Amino acid sequence: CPKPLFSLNLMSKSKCGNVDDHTLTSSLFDYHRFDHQLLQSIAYDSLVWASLHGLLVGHKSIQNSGTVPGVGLVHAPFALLPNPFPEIHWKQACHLAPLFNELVDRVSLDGKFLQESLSRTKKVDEFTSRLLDIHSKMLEINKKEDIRLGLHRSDYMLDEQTNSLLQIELNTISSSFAGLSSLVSKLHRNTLSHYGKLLGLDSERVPANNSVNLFVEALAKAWSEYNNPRAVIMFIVQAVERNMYDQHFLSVYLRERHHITTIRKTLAEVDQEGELLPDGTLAVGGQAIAVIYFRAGYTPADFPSESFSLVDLSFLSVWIKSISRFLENKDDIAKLRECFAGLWSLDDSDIARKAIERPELYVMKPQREGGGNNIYGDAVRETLQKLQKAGSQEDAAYILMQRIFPTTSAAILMRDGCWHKDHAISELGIYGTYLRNKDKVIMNNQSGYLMRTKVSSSDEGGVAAGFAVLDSVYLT
Ligand SMILES: Nc1ncnc2c1ncn2[C@@H]1O[C@H](COP(=O)(O)OP(=O)(O)O)[C@@H](O)[C@H]1O
Ligand SMILES: N[C@H](CCC(=O)N[C@@H](CS)C(=O)NCCC(=O)O)C(=O)O
Ligand SMILES: [Mg+2]
Repeated sequence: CPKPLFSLNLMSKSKCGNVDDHTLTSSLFDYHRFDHQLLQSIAYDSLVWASLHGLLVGHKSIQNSGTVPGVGLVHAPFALLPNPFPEIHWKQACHLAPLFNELVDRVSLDGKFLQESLSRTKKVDEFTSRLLDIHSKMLEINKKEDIRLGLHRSDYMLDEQTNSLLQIELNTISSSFAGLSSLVSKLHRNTLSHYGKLLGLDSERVPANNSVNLFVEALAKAWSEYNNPRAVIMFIVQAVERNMYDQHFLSVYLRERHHITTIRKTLAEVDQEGELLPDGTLAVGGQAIAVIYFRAGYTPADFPSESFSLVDLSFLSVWIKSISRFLENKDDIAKLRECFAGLWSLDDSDIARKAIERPELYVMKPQREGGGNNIYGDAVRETLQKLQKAGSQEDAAYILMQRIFPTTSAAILMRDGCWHKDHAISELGIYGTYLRNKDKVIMNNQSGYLMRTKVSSSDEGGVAAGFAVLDSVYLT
């Protein structure tokens, strides 16, 4: 850190420099203007709060920090103060959650639509192809899951030029940070309850974030629908998981509040220990499985072999980016369409030409999740020209998306105990929980939020990927 952090008991406003009301209001969210000592004090108190409340991850430089709980802990990267976000767009994003939940369920039920929509991609993307093969095997044996649980997160950026809320992607598998994001909102409300007067900010403008509790309730409800008290909830996880505490909040609350046992297995372990019983149910290591909660399985590295028809993959395929329109209710479609950014497949030669001319206005996306997969700027032009020269079907492995340019804000980012003033842009994720048993929709809710903030110069995003920090929202 530039200077060692220390705790400072600020009583009088004068130490922080008087700012007249007009300046304060107009630059309320220019967090860089605050007095250095005040920021030091807030940073110190925030680090203490994060440590005491479990806003933690395993540190990448410490061995075992992703396998042994309690080893190599460091606070999760977070923004010191909440990101200003217009209330009108906040409400719009929250309202869209149940609509997207419904959309995902309908698309995932239409096997023919999924197979047809991805038939070109299937030819050139090995991972998508294998998922679709497993999916078509399930269709052949007519394997249906009566009880279907969706734990989604729809991510948005607010495009500055058009002032419109545009969807970045819809995550239908491994939507992470429901655990930690609740804590960041609590941290910011706590910070503003102590320092709000000095900062001119009101803690009540940070929406309470119930994501961890609502994910726990959805998982517990799905377990009870399965109606076998001896059955467990299986978390499918990666062998090394530095974000394990985000997952442990869910499993510990399931045990403490609902007396539900959870087990953690990698797909390789399921491959070894899994057994599909004659009645179509699954046992792993001899334990009956009621609910499978994927916190892995979104990337090829997670699949050690082919034998994964054990689990319902139809939801998996829905997270593939090029599928995003599928409802009959006109009003709902209009609301969904309103948040769609430009999205094109590459066989549209006109858009390929435009993107070669102005690559900075586009993002090129493969059918992958987990961060670090997108193509930006000149690399978009180079990749498109290479694909055109090859003249193969390769282009079906990608989609082109309109690049969104959010307003930058003067943020303060906390990482490894240090704070940095940066100009940043943010991405709002809204969680959705959806539970259905046969034709009965038991739950379809907006379930909290995740705000992520990254330096505006960074193309990629992602907290686990190391680009973004966890943030919350200050409604303006
Ligand atoms: N259309 C876009 N405009 C601007 N930034 C984008 C766009 N699409 C993605 N990004 C940036 O790239 C990051 C990763 O893209 P995303 O589609 O969310 O892939 P992933 O599934 O790997 O998270 C996002 O968090 C965001 O920071
Ligand atoms: N380590 C795995 C990470 C799982 C993961 O990457 N999930 C994607 C959606 S697929 C996601 O939600 N990305 C946003 C969080 C970020 O910014 O890092 C876990 O935590 O279970
Ligand atoms: Mg993403």
